[in-house]
Amino acid sequence: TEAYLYSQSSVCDAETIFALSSGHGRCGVAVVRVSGPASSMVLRNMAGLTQALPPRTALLRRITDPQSKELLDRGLVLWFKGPHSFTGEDSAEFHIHGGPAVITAVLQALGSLEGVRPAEAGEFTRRAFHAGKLGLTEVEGLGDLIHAETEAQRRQALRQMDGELGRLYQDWSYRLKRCLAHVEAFIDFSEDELIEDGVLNQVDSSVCQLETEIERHLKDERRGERLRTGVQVVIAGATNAGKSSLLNTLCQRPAAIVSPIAGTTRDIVETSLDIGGFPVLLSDTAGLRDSSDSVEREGVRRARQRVEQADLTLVVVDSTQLPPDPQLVPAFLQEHLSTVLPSLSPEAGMKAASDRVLLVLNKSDLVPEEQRERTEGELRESPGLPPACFLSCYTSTGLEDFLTVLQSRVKTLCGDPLSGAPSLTQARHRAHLQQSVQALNQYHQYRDQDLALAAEGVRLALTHLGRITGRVGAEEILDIIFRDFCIGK
Ligand SMILES: Nc1nc2c(ncn2[C@@H]2O[C@H](COP(=O)(O)OP(=O)(O)OP(=O)(O)O)[C@@H](O)[C@H]2O)c(=O)[nH]1
Repeated sequence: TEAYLYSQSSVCDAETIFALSSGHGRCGVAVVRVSGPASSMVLRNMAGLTQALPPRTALLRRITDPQSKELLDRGLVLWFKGPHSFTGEDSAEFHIHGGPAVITAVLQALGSLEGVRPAEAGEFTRRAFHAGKLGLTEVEGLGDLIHAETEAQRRQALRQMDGELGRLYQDWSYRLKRCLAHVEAFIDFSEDELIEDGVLNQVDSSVCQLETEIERHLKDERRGERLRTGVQVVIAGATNAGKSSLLNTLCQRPAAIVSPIAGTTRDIVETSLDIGGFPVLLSDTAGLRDSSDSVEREGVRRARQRVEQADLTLVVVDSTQLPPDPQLVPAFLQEHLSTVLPSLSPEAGMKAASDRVLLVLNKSDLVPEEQRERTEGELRESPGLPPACFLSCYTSTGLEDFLTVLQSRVKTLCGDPLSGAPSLTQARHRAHLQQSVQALNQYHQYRDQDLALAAEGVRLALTHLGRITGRVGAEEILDIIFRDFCIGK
């Protein structure tokens, strides 16, 4: 059945695999990993180790070609006796010099040994999973850790790899298994009066409690997923407001063309940034205006589409265009938002606008200081508007304050990877959890009519959870039946 799909097995591949585990390119030290039953033979043939090796101890050895006995390098070798290794199998590591010719020679020598072959992508981790060393969520955490580019991503990935998310899902699975065990026992044995009254009521409340917890976990506004993939921040606004200048200021290089000609940017220019440890995918878009030019019109269409999908939009306004009377500025900005980006205007949903928009009042170097200060005062008094920051991309005045606001917004969008319950990090998990909740609805729906169908709902919910963690086995359900009810005693 599907429940067995990912059940753990102690699959021990007969083949021994090897691969360069450190990155490619010239480096001081490269690590070549070997895993499988022939690992000790590899060490014997290539590092001359004939005696039983102390596991997990680095030994400096001459590394030689197994056939010609030619010296390939001098390096460290390590031995891991299964099951105390990453893959759970006998494994070895060669820490060699990182020159391309050394690496090639060692890999070729390994490939010449019988029963030893190059590993396929992810094969070491796959073996670790089959050996029960890692659950699926931990495998995913490991993948994320390898790809993490920012501090917050590293923290979230490490937490997941350490098994926190897996344990949360395992806990839900365990509780669901209990529910299922109790319902099934009720179906099978209630007529013989071996089951106490109230068992089903307990199941009802456990199922409700689980639903609440899963739904709370789902209602995270995609913070963990966003942290994993990067916050989508879009720069939008009228032509010539300084959008490309803002992109270049934020990424500290001339990524987008800046010119005094209105309508310079026509397509989307993307760059990725690390804002205070959080990953951001920043896009510059075409200036929003009506145009008879079909290419520019397409650019504007793409810009609007990007804004719709964005987590956060930086609406850039040329502050020389603001009304000189500071009192008129809030109304002007409100009007400006509803004309350039109707979907983000405060009327379209005040909460949505203030959460999803930051107003950047650019070219502040061209506005007299006194007028700027009075305008800032007015804006502080206008709670209906999204936060607004004066900035000059020319002089960088106001940049620090703007970055502080941006960073805090990005942080809110990603959540703190270290506090609270572990975050939902993958769309795959979300889909299974949603299906799990739906399946639990089936339990309530059939609870009073057809208990077998109700139990099926719980079983389905369990299968979906099992697909996240990769660990579902029907034997465990039987274990609970016997432990909790002592049937046949
Ligand atoms: N004085 C001043 N000029 C600026 C500032 N930022 C941008 N500019 C100028 O404003 C003009 C337009 O800048 P861009 O960054 O190309 O503006 P844009 O919004 O990307 O323009 P489009 O591509 O037409 O949509 C250029 O001449 C810039 O040099 C600023 O902070 N101060």
